[in-house]
Amino acid sequence: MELQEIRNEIDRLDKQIQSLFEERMLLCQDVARYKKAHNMPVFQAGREQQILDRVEQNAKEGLGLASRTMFANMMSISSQLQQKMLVAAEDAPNFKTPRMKEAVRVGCQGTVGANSETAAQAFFPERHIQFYPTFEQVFEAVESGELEYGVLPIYNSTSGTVTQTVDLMGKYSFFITAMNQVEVMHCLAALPDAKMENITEVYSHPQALSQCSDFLDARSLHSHDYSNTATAAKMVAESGDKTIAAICSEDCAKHNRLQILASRISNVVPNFTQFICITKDMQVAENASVISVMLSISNEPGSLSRILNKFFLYGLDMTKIESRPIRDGSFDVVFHIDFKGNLRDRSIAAFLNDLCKSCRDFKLLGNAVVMV
Ligand SMILES: O=C(O)C(=O)C[C@]1(C(=O)O)C=C[C@@H](O)C=C1
Repeated sequence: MELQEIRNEIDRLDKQIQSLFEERMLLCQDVARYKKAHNMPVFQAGREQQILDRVEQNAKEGLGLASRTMFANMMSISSQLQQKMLVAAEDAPNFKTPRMKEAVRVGCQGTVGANSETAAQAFFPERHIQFYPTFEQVFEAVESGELEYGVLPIYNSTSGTVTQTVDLMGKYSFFITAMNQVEVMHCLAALPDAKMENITEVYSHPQALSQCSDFLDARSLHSHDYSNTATAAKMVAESGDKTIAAICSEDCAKHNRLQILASRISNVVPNFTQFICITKDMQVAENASVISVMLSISNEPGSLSRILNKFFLYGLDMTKIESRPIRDGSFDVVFHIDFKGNLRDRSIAAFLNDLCKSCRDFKLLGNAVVMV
């Protein structure tokens, strides 16, 4: 057969497939009406399994998996249409809005001069910021209600995810209401009479050390982890030791009366850190635009592709996907995903309803307003 003849044949079959597909989708809408009347969930794992097994069994040789995949996708599409139908009939979701302007008990990790303080001041201008020694204590303070809002770093444009924050997200109950970003301008700071050639040891937060690794390696400086940039600067200021230096912001160096031996020493300039503002209960601003979720899926072929396909089916713009170890000794991971949207939007509600059913574990982390 000539190519054109084969293509004509494909076109003829496509017409039939499209018409059958649309007929099937109309039936699925009838199913959705039935489910609504009988208060049944859209997703029916048993029924899907039955269809997929049958399709694979009946397939021509070598086409079992291909047929199974096509039907799995078709059922994802039908679930999406049903979800949208059901949610469209419901009242628009109602949420509390954030009250950041009136908040008094706000806090972050670190001390005066830390980048977290700059971020917290940007969220809460002229408010007293309460400091905590660790990220975990900030989560604890928000969960217990000691803080109305807590501010934590989450992502750096040079070194990526702040894993200490992200790895605590499964453990605490909180909701991300806002995000902002701070330009991190690292400098090398030492005692006023110290000399660059005598410096051998450098102290800072591990994230800051990794962001300045080129500078440190080129000068064979030994790096030492410290709880944060501001406490490292304070320790250098109080040490009396002219062979040590800290990596911190220029403001922090000045605050501790340190001498700046080198400015803007990050591997990549400019260098930004993104911060999140968390609260205990669900608060969604009218203009919140980034939704964050955390989920795990079963370890079987196609499970991740099914999740990703849902974003495509609902027309959603995924802005971040990252995996982190579950940390139970296995090699299983949890996915952190950000996408654009507002929880008040009914199609987002439909999407989340649909998405969580396909996950082993699912947690909605927040819906943030992006403040720049
Ligand atoms: O049979 C149902 O309950 C349907 O909603 C139809 C259908 C399908 O497309 O075949 C869709 C979603 C369910 O998870 C199972 C099957």
